Amino acid sequence: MKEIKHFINGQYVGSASGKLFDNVNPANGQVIAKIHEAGEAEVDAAVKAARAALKGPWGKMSVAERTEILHRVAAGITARFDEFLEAECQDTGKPKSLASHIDIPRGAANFSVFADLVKNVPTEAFEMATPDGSGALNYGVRRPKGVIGVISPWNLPLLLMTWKVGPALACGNTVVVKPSEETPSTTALLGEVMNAAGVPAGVYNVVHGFGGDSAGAFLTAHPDVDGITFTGETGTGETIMRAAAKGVRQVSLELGGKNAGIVFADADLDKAIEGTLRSAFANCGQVCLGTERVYVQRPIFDAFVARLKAGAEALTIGEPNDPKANFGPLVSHKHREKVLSYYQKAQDEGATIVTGGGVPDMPAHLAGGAWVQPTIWTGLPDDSPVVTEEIFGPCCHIRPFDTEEEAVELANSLPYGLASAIWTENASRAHRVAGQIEAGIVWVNSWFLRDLRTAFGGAKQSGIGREGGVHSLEFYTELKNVCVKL
Ligand SMILES: NC(=O)C1=CN([C@@H]2O[C@H](COP(=O)(O)OP(=O)(O)OC[C@H]3O[C@@H](n4cnc5c(N)ncnc54)[C@H](O)[C@@H]3O)[C@@H](O)[C@H]2O)C=CC1
Ligand SMILES: O=C(O)/C=C/C=C(\O)C(=O)O
Repeated sequence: MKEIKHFINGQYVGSASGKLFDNVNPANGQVIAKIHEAGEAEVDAAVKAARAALKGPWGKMSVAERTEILHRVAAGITARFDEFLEAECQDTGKPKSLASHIDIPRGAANFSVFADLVKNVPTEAFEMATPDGSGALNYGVRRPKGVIGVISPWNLPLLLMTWKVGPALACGNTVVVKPSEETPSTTALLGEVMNAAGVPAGVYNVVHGFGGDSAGAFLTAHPDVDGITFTGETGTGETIMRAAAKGVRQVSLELGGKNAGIVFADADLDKAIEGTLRSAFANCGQVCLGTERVYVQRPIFDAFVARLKAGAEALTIGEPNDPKANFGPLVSHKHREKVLSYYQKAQDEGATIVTGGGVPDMPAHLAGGAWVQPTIWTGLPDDSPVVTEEIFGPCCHIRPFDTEEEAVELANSLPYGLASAIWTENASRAHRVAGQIEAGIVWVNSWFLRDLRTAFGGAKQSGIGREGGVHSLEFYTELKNVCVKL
């Protein structure tokens, strides 16, 4: 059986302990590979390799040389598009139609966009007066932060890992990545692309394993890691913050959400239905930006619910290679247990199950997969856990509202603040409401429309810091002020 090894100092290496765990295809439950689990020794070797590369060839390269190499990495992903696609879809079960449009192209773009960006970002300069009249000049220079620990999740594995690695390397850092234990393959494959592109050994390192008491915890606790960037659950973010406090290391955290969609009676209903269908069900609902709470103005409530139900029931459930499929399985049976526990809770609390609420009948060869039905509820109280907690599954609760003020209050009522989508044809209302929503990202008449130059991150318990465009540079570099007395 195929083995997935760590990538340390430009080479694939196994664990000294010999510990392996299963990589499972969630579409059929079959084990597709054995993954090496890193111990402290492998994590330490990876961090040492990253430090040496920082002091060595990577640290000495000009920005032009570095960014040229990163463009070759982007081209390398594109050249091996089908291999990345296959690996991503086997790990996650997601439809190829989705991954070929989102995950893999973004994996390449995350390198090329930041390679271009770092060449064009100026720093500040201030002239100042001095008592002797000669003056002084201050100017900023950016330097790499150092060795960056990257902890990435399983929902958009290549996209979210490279969203961190791309800017980190463009800024001159070196990285040690710990991908999710559920989805190691594309992170592993990227090592081959790095070598072929001429990235010096030790710049990009990968260690596999779990979170607590495993590779994730060893990496975040390692004293020679200078900064940690993480996407995942809010509780894990808190644990990582605590680990980073030792040694006062900076963190960038993109955490959970329980995002609200607000549909006003004046919305273009076709657009609102299409967007809400995507935001609730794309990637089987496993997108941190997804809409799990939908607030619909009363005059169009019944029509909206009926049309969203029809849209959900028209989704085609199937395995990644099925060209008609636009709805795959959840990432794992463990995650399915969590999602189904909320389906049960909704039923126990007396929700109206508009559609779904269970497990679909699948053909025999897919019966071992982590399938669930797209699900819509109405009628739950605002304090139900189904309405207040991140489920991260293909489901949403729809509730009516009457006034703009009420919609804003409902949207802001939770400790999360990642993203929101507002649907209205009234431009004044769109700006007014967008300004009041407590979230890092607000879409108007759209969802998941991404310009990589923009700030991306969460408010409240949905994260700390922003990445994207120049904001990534804020995290991945140290801005130093040089003050020259003239
Ligand atoms: N993009 C997002 O916002 C994501 C949110 N989630 C949410 O989190 C829930 C649980 O999923 P998990 O995979 O368990 O998410 P998680 O947040 O525990 O895992 C994400 C990453 O963090 C690592 N990790 C976990 N504990 C760690 C620790 N103590 N130190 C260092 N690294 C650690 C994991 O190995 C993985 O690489 C999901 O049901 C979903 O609600 C999960 C994945 C992505
Ligand atoms: O477009 C992006 O950079 C990120 C999208 C999605 C997530 O961050 C997520 O689902 O975690």
